Amino acid sequence: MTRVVNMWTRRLSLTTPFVNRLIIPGGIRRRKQQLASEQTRSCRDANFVSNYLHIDPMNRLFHPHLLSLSRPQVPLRSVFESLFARNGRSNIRVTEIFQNRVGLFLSRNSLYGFRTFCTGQDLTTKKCVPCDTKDLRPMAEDSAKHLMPKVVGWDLVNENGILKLNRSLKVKSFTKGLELFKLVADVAEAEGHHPDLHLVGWNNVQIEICTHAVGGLTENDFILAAKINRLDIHHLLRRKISA
Ligand SMILES: C[C@H](O)[C@H](O)[C@H]1CNC2=NC(N)=NC(=O)C2=N1
Repeated sequence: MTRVVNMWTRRLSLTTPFVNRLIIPGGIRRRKQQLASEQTRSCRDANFVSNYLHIDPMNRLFHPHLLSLSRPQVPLRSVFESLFARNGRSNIRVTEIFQNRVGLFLSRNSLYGFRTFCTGQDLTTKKCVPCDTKDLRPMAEDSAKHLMPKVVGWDLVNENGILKLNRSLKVKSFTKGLELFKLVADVAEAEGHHPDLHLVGWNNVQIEICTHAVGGLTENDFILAAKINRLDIHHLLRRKISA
């Protein structure tokens, strides 16, 4: 197993902020047909594998001694072996994880660390993580832009260097605005992640989301926005006046 892991880690290369090529021997084609059903698991594994991996951005290759779990500090080899062991699969499994449309990006705001997001997975099926997680980092703007299609109706804004998600809604009345706040508050409390809510000029609701703990956007913010989008609030909104 160690031989397999060594061979595999030697071949991994990060040629651009996105892992764009993984050379893996063996019959990945054979596994392709199972990929969709494992998509969620792959994403969860991917989040596990790379949410806590640190890589020296100067060194473009994954080297076991450079990659370590932030908590507890264990080398890459143990990560892949635990993945293999848990999944009881060959080294192909980890390839699928990375090939399963998982975007890897180095956050510009952090010297080390990077986040994954499973672009193939519906954000409403995910759960926000506690914002006091030690190595939570704000994502880079291009990564935020990559996720915007998954939160229709929201705008990406940059307020004094802090990226935020913003949504504006016109409600029927001041009290309908407060009803909307309550519905949003229930989602936020369930996620442990909270938006900034504004009700101005009696019927203009503005919802702003960012991760205050890191001063920027994390996947939590997109999960919260996607779950707010799922709320049935049509009865609270003012009808658009057709031009
Ligand atoms: C521990 C818990 O995750 C923190 O207190 C949460 C609460 N809700 C939050 N919401 C937002 N938007 N940002 C935060 O940093 C944050 N921190």
